[in-house]
Amino acid sequence: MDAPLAVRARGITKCFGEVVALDGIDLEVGQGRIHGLAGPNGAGKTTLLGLLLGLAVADSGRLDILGTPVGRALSAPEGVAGFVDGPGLYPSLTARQNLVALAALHGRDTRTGIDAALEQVGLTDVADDRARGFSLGMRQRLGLAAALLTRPRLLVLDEPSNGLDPAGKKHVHGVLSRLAETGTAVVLSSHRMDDLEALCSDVTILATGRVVFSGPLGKLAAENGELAYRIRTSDPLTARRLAADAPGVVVDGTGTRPGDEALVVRALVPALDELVARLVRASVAVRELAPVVSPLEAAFLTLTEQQEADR
Ligand SMILES: Nc1ncnc2c1ncn2[C@@H]1O[C@H](COP(=O)(O)OP(=O)(O)OP(=O)(O)O)[C@@H](O)[C@H]1O
Repeated sequence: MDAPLAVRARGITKCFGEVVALDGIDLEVGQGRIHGLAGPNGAGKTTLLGLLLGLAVADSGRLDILGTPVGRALSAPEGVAGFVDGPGLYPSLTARQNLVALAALHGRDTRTGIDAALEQVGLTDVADDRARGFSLGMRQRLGLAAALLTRPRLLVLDEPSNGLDPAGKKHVHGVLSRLAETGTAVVLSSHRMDDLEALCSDVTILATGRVVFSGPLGKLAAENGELAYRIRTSDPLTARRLAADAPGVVVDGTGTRPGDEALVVRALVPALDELVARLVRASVAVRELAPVVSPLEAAFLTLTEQQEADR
């Protein structure tokens, strides 16, 4: 039998008084997947993550977590860990004491796993420092360590990269990727499209409580239509001439940085493929080819512009 989905949501709605925070959400997250939630402020990301963590219940719809229907009681479904709005920590306790206390809350043997969890998130050196003095990034890492202690099969994180420096981010991305490799599903929200693209296999974009896209990142690129691409070649003049003649390609200009001779073109993927073939046939080496704005960012911007226009 197939393993159950980590998350299966159908027609989930959630209102706060007059405000419709979630308006018929469908979501599927497979085990071992890292699934990103993106969307403008107020789109419903935190509300949805809260439902997965059992911090609130949906008004209607069906939510199955790790194959089990979620009931009406406010409690974290078995096998789920994480946090929204920052991890709940005891400021006067050290990092280690926080984990001991949190493990005790979960009825776990407090002696095992704590050092490993601290090590995993890179907090071993400050294990005996009080959480009060921790930066936002360190608190995020400690919250992640607390979640890891419970050995979750679904990890739910709201903006886990907030406050992390580039090294911290890389470290946390590594932890999440390794967890996913062992079968744990991760659902996280972020306003950073580059983070989502670096980390996630799938993404759901929400806008005003509705799903506007859900699926693999590659599918988003395919659905995105024409994007602007930056092409750096061994022969900028010839590349520009070939691009101007290529069907379905619009030359947008050149790079914006001083001395940058990269060509910027707007095209659908097949037209871009044909341009690359023409460049290669003309012995022009393609040294760099990347979207000026990533597919996720482009989809996100289109969506927010649409939302502004609808207001
Ligand atoms: N406890 C609450 N009481 C009243 N309204 C709420 C509550 N929680 C969320 N909302 C409203 O529900 C909508 C969705 O909010 P939510 O926090 O889920 O969005 P979000 O996508 O996480 O936003 P952000 O990116 O700003 O964190 C918003 O209009 C918000 O004002």
